[in-house]
Amino acid sequence: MKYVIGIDLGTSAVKVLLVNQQGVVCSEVSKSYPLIQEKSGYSEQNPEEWVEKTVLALKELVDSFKGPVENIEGISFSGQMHGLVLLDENHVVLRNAILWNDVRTTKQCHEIYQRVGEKQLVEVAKNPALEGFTLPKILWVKENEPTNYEKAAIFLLPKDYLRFRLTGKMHSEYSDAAGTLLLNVSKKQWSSEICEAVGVKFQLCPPLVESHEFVGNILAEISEKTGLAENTKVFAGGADNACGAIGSGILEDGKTLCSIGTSGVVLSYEESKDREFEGKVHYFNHGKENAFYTMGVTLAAGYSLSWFKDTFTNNEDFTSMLQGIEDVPVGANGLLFTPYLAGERTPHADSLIRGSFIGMDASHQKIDFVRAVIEGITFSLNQSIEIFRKSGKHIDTIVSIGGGAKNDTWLQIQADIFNAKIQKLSSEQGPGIGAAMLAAYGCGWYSSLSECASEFSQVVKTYEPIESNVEKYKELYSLYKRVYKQTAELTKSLSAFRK
Ligand SMILES: Nc1ncnc2c1ncn2[C@@H]1O[C@H](COP(=O)(O)OP(=O)(O)O)[C@@H](O)[C@H]1O
Ligand SMILES: O=C(CO)[C@@H](O)[C@H](O)COP(=O)(O)O
Repeated sequence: MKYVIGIDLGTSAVKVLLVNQQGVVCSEVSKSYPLIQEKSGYSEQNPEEWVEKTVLALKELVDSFKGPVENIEGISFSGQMHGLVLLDENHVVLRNAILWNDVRTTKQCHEIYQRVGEKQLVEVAKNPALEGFTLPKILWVKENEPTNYEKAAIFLLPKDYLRFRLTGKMHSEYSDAAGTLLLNVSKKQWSSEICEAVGVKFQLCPPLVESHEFVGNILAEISEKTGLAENTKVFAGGADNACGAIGSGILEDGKTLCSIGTSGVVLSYEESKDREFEGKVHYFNHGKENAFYTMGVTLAAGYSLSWFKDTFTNNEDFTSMLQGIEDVPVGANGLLFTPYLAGERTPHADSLIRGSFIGMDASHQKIDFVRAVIEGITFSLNQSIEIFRKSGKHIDTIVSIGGGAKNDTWLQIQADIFNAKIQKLSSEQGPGIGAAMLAAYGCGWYSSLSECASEFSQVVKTYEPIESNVEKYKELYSLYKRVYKQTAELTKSLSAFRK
């Protein structure tokens, strides 16, 4: 039996999956790392930690593997998107990576609009200038850390840096490059026009390949540290949301995905590169060749729940903290939560908005707050679904993945708030499975990603919307939507008091 490894470089942890030729996850290892948050709105990680934790995870996986290690034929990657890793001419990292959920770059976003023009930007890069994307981060470094910018010879995205450290080869691929704002999304080329307009050195952009493309073998040093065979083939991989889509079989029109990791996304497959969403949702290249996807993003989805856990419980784990949420009625006994802990992207591109609990009552207990957080995250994701439905998409079934898909009650809440059937897969690790599928397809095990998906991606349970809950949630959702407007000015005024 042959195997492949999918490495998902997430925001909370790296997750490494060993998958066999029948698509069965034979083992998985996860190693977490922290966010570095020096100031409100800042979010960084040390790239060295990604490499160390991945090597440790691979070693653990290989140590427990019973069989000839040469049978592990290929590896591929899925990674948190948009993060900026700047390297000097000797390929040494110049500063911590600035991550997708870092919103310090509002000024740079305005500059991009001024210099490129909003219409031109959306025409070429297909997306608006959002704080989380890579280009505003490069401009922030240029303005605030000119020495680092001067020394910079190339930039890489998080999983591309990890792959470089495992292979010694430097590439980007289209699905992640699309999240930089520097890619001409339909032409699949770095945009020299955008680089010129904003004054970014074009040579900073790495060579581009397809997600399933073979890029090299692992380095001897990595083979020694992990126990993997030196001839293990490495394939480029994709952005975590593109890989989540591949791993969930979102490979044709009409398919929709909800992924609740640190962020939360609602994603829809697009065959065409010419649909008009006026920048309301993200429009990126898929990990499937010449396909696209659109998506709405809640910045602090799973992060809101982990923030609540870390702040208000005594080292509880998610399973025990969520115990009993099924007994709290719809609406958390009159408590509403908005998940704007780090600003928001969809539908309110606003880096200054912050979250709130509305309706706190002396009778509320911790479990009401937990349910309110989960409902608030799901209402926020429903705003992306609403945009898609208004654009004419028919959404009656949604595949749900990510850490949030581990909890049955939350999956039922998704069915009730989205008013759609929710499908749970055999593994909630969609991005890691997608990465493994890119390796399997790259190794030539299947003639297409769709053929591979029919083997690797199995629906194990479907949650049907419960009519009486759907009605109650419709009412609560319209209240939820009013909270943004009513708190935007207030929370903005508080920004002067933040760290
Ligand atoms: N047992 C659980 N039940 C519900 N949600 C969970 C559970 N375990 C983790 N989560 C949620 O999943 C999130 C992590 O999801 P994951 O997909 O691993 O994220 P990432 O890819 O960003 O590292 C956590 O922040 C938490 O909100
Ligand atoms: O910024 C985005 C998408 O545009 C995020 O979805 C990141 O890609 C991080 O993903 P997770 O770690 O939450 O999976």
